[in-house]
Amino acid sequence: MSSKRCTVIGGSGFLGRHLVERLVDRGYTVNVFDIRQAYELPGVTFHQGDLCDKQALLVALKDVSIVFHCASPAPGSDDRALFQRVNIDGTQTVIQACHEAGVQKLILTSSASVVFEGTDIKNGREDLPYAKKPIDYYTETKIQQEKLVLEACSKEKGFLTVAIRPHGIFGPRDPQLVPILVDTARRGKMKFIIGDGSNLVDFTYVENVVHGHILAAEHLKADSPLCGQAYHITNDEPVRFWDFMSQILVGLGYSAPRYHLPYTLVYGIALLLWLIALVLRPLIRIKPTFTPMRVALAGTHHYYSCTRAKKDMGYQPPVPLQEAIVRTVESYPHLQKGA
Ligand SMILES: NC(=O)C1=CN([C@@H]2O[C@H](COP(=O)(O)OP(=O)(O)OC[C@H]3O[C@@H](n4cnc5c(N)ncnc54)[C@H](OP(=O)(O)O)[C@@H]3O)[C@@H](O)[C@H]2O)C=CC1
Ligand SMILES: CC(C)=CCC[C@@H](C)[C@H]1CC[C@H]2C3=C(CC[C@]12C)[C@@]1(C)CCC(=O)C[C@@H]1CC3
Repeated sequence: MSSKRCTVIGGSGFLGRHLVERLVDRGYTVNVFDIRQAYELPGVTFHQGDLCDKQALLVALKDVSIVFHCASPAPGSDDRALFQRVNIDGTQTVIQACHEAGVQKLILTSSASVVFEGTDIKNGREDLPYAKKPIDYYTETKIQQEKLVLEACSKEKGFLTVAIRPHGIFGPRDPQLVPILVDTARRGKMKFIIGDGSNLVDFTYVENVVHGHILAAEHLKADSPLCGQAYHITNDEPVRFWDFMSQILVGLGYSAPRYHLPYTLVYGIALLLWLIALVLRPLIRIKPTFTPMRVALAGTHHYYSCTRAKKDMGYQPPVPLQEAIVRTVESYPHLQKGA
């Protein structure tokens, strides 16, 4: 079996598609397994299906040595059952299918948020404990998912696993960060800075995240330190959350936020709105812009050390932050003010 045959589960998504494109450039033969087919690419075979369906997965894993698992429901969803079914039960199914198909390596896209509880993290390393009170269902199930994948690593069985923990992925075609930001600005709600605006955060350019995944796949061997480990992959250039947001906004022709609001006040309001939405859910579905999770992300420090990835797999982010911001802004001409 060729070591360059792989399947990308979630390969139609934002990160997955960038990963597929890079793998093809590097001479890999790529299968995509996804619930939807979003594009066509020469040399890539698409398999449409739900990752909870083992029989469908087995077809996409035939004769493959590496599996990248980067499928997940969108973090903004509040559907607990969906997160449980896809991130936990589905990941168990992925592991079983890998065993049955004779796959040798599984690279999971986890998230640095598995250790985030809504309070400051400065230069956090991978040995921080998992969040005891995960901030939402997404994080809760990403923790369980990561544990399942790392515990499945077995040199004896010839099945090696590793988890990549990116943070704040952004770049061309991202359906979350820039579109949410622009939508908020267009509704006139991007006027306020939560807290004093000095909180540092990692935002990671999508190509750097892809680079981390491919390095992990290529360095994952029975005698390497990567087996069963998690790795932070970031741009390694923490930036003030509000400076980053302002640069994107100004680049697209919108005004940067100027007025400060106290963090505890905004967090309290977000919590109240979340509770009201929960109580009213049987009658009406409300999706507030200011969720407690978003306020915590916008108002605390959360940046992570990638020393372990540098040491074990020679990781260095290929695209620096400023260059990444320019490329991202240029990729959204349709979101420019007045477009
Ligand atoms: N974006 C970010 O900032 C970060 C992302 N991550 C992780 O990176 C990974 C990729 O994220 P991202 O690219 O942003 O997400 P996307 O939503 O863009 O991509 C995920 C893909 O998986 C598909 N999918 C969802 N459920 C299933 C299923 N049951 N079976 C098969 N395919 C399915 C989605 O389809 P559909 O769109 O139809 O649901 C989508 O095509 C995720 O695991 C996420 O947790 C980690 C840290 C930060
Ligand atoms: C670093 C990291 C994990 C980023 C993830 C991306 C999203 C969570 C952000 C993308 C746009 C952001 C945003 C807000 C919070 C965080 C995001 C959703 C606000 C809701 C924060 C409060 C505001 O004043 C409006 C912001 C709109 C954009």
